[in-house]
Amino acid sequence: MLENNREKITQLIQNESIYSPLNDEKIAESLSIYRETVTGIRKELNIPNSRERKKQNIQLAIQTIKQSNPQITTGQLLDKLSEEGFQVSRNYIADLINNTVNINKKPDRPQAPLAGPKITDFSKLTGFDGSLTKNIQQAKAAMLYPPFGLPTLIIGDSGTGKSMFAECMYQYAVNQKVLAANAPFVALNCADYGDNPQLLLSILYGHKKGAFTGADQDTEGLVERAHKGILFLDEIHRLPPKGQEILFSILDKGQFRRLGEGNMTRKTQVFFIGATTENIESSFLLTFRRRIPMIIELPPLKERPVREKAQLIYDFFQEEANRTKCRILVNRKILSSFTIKEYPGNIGQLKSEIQVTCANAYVEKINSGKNEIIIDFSELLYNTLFQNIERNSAIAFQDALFVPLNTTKTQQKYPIFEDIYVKVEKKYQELKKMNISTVEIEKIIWNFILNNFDLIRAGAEARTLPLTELKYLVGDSISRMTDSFYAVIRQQYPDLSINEKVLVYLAIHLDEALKRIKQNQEIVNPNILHIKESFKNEFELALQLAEQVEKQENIRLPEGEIGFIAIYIKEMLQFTNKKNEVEIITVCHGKIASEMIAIVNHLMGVNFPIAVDMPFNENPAKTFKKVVEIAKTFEKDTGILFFVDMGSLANIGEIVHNQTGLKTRTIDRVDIVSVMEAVRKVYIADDRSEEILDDVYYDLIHPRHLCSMISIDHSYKKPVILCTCLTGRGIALKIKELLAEYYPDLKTMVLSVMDEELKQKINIINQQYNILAIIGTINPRIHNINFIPFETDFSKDKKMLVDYLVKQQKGNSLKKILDEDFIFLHSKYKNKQEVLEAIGSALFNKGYIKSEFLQSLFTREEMSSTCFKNGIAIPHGLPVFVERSAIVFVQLQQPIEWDGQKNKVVLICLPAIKSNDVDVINEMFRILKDKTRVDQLLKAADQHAFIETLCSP
Ligand SMILES: Nc1ncnc2c1ncn2[C@@H]1O[C@H](COP(=O)(O)OP(=O)(O)OP(=O)(O)O)[C@@H](O)[C@H]1O
Repeated sequence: MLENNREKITQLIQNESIYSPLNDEKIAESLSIYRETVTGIRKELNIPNSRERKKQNIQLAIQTIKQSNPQITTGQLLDKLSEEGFQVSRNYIADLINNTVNINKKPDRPQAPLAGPKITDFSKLTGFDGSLTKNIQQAKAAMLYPPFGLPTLIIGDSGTGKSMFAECMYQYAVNQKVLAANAPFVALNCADYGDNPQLLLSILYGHKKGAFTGADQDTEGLVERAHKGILFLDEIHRLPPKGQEILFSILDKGQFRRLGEGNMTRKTQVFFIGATTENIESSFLLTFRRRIPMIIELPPLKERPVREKAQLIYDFFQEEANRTKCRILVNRKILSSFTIKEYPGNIGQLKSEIQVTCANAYVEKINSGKNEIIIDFSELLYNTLFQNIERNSAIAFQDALFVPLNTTKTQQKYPIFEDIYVKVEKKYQELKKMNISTVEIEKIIWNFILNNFDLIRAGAEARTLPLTELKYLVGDSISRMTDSFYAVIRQQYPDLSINEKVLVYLAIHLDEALKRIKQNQEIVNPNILHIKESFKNEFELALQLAEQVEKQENIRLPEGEIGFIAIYIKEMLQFTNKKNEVEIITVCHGKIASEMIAIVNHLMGVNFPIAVDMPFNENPAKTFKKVVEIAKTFEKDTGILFFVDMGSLANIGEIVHNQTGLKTRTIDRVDIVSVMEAVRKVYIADDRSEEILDDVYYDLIHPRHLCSMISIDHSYKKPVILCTCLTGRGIALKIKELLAEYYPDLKTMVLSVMDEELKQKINIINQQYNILAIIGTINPRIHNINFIPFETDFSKDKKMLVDYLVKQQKGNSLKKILDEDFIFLHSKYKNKQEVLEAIGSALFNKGYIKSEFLQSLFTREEMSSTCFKNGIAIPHGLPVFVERSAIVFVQLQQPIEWDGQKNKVVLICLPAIKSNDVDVINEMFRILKDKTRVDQLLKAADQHAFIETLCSP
């Protein structure tokens, strides 16, 4: 979920208006998450806050304006900026200019050279850490070989990236200081002069005046220009024998003669790189093969792993977005079709087809007047580009939006699934950073691996790929191997339905595994012993596949790897259609349903409960219609279990049943634990049972389960967790310690279950605190208090449950609404009118209220006094005119008269609260009634302290 939020936040920020960047609050609101989450993620990603981003945008605009008009005055600059759409004051601009280190001026002194390589070398090649690793090692060796490198021949089909590879070699040599920073890179394509070998030789080696007709002056050749640099000859097999001879003399002795020169020999020293599309065995290359020691063979596109293909496609679309400076939206079907199409012209052809596609869509963009290029699935595109390709047949992509960037290469990773290795490795590194013990890490990773397979099973990440197309993803050899392995399994388990989707994953995984083994990368599988014991049959099958791999590829798979294969096999064989037997739909007012289901999905690694949110002002009939439409998409024997929160929604099951004939059951209480319980029961239900829906339903409404339902205290008391064990001296202390680690600010208390006064003690604590839960070994069965059993550890789902309880505390909602920008301390307003106008415009300008709010505020003031006690006034307007809830506090330096009745006030509190946040008001009244607290508020040193005082328990 966090990863998801990161992406969403980055996208929102990338797409925000440069004139009014989104603040954290706005982002939080549009993603329905906490502002703190946004702030945390933003800081983690090193993204400045909205004010800073706006400042940077303005600085950039000033820079551009000043470039075309260096003498521009501040006033003119201000006009220009506001013409462009920036709303800023003259002072702000003046400040900005003063504080900006001469953006236009060149540095006075030459700058110290930056440490490390300035230009990227091989890392800009897609596949630098994958299919090109070996090639790159060869290239580095060739460039570093003393005294002046090894002559190198790059072989590969057209468009495999030979020229680009040669350029990277050059950059590498410069970075390594083998070549000077200004060393020449001289390239020539011999095929361009195929019809005129004489001309080719003269261009390459130069000629003496009169050497041939038309040679009217001495001319230097490219080999001289390439002195102390790189000479790159493309299509080298087109170099005529005479040319080859001269070239070898240069490579062997550094000597040559210009055409027509007698005895005089010239000297040049070049790094030589040749390239050719010819087959290495061809007779054209015979001489080169003998004389050129380093041969680098680039793989054709079809032999590259699918993730590299996908990355190339992403990069090329990104390049087009940068080039056209337009956002490009690409339909996922188009992305996947690009991945499975075969390209005889390799990367070059893929790139140019993407360019053509964008160019066509660009024309449409101009015609339609839209401001982004939309590349959608269309018959035309299919007929011209993807004629022989089955639609919908590739791995899962999401629609992608490419936003123009200034850089040439994007860091964006394509959002197809990642291999289990990559995931496990990432997780492993994450956990290591958290200083968790190895045993614990292994346990977590094991769970993580299993969850991952659950995801595959639930089909969260991939659509079915027909086996016939597997070869496009993993190449012929692995595809054939998987195919025959499939036949073996079929034979052994004729009655089982096999999940072919997992077979596809297995093939992709195998592809990745072989690649890793070839590159000597480690395979981490911590639970091999466990796998061998628990999945004996699967492990046997995995061994069979491993033997096949060894025979065919001559690679021995390590045991850890065979363990992974065993889990894939287990998943493949366990496949049933169980998940469609019962669907779970949660329908609630507001956004509760989607928030809750997001947590359930996250905790349980599933994706099948469906959330339907019902906005508070929506007519229930509309929601019913929505749900009926969803239900119509289910198979006819599916049962539906509804969880609803209140009111008319309780009839939803009946309505859906009447309109679709599907069997339904409705539980009219919804809480996260019951939904999780339902998910688990549906998941593990015996699919031969006809009555899964009823089994799950009655199990859930049975009183036995009621006690496990989660209870949330809606008061604002300080939260506490009670840690219990038999004596209060053993496990309870361990629980306390663990909690202190996870929640350093949370109060915990230790109690003994043997204590005869346990219940009374808990009662007393309950009056003073909000007991979030009792965690312990024995359930003391206290009515309305959650009990979380603790066995030997604090497992992931329990931790998440506590996280959830902590997050649900009411104190957080008040804190969420308060904003330091709306706390005005030591203000000098002289009368009520002034204060209300100032607060009103602050709220209005920031989009919290509609203008009618102000009217309702003043009308209310005329009706009767809004003076509260303790020198506080609480003016207020109508909630319907509130766009976003906020509370404004103004603390005055001097008391002012408020209502013509000689009531003086020194603190003004203006709630602008939407009707569904109304409980915040109750909390606010509770606080403002408390004289001691108000005194503390009046003494608060700054806005932060003010908020802390307000929210303290
Ligand atoms: N590994 C790579 N990563 C990213 N882009 C690549 C890669 N390889 C090639 N390209 C891009 O593909 C296009 C074709 O590459 P290049 O011209 O180097 O191929 P080539 O093998 O020299 O082709 P030809 O033999 O037809 O001259 C170029 O635009 C290049 O930028």
